[in-house]
Amino acid sequence: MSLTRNVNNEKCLGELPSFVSSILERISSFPDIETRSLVLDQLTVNEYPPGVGLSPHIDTHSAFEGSIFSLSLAGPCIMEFRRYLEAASLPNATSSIDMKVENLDNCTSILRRAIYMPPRSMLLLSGEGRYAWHHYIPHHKIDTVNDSVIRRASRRVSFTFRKVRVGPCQCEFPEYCDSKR
Ligand SMILES: O=C(O)CCC(=O)C(=O)O
Ligand SMILES: [Fe+2]
Repeated sequence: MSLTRNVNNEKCLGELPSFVSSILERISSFPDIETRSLVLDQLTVNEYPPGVGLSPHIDTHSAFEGSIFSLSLAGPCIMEFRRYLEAASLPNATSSIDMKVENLDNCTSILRRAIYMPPRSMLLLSGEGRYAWHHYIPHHKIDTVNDSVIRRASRRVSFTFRKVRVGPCQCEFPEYCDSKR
């Protein structure tokens, strides 16, 4: 299967199915103002058998607008995050956060984070996390967290809700933005 990570606006399948209405209602009650005004109209359902992950990506800026919500169902998952930084921008970007920095080469460094997402949890990607960090799920059957080994469940299913973008992206991260290229 080839993944384009894009949307064809001419092939809209209609409204989201009614069985996700209660999830959308919960999302609209989140305390964030942007979330309350965002009309989510796109749903991707992914199924992950054990050992199957998701390759690193930033959800396409030009295709989707604002925050992204991903509901974990069935098994849990550890999602990993990376931000690639030009060496010149490093001191500023790391000043307020305690993070391990790896040098990829003389010009680029990588910041990493990982989060554990239990079943029935909702991941909210917004701002810098949505527009500037790659996210991925390693292709492993076993995860290691603080030196503990956690075996993946037999299956994870995620429901990812997004808003299809109309007009170009206006984010503050031009280096990661396909609307600005
Ligand atoms: O499975 C997930 O929770 C995330 C899926 C995802 O990042 C995507 O479809 O872009
Ligand atoms: Fe994604």
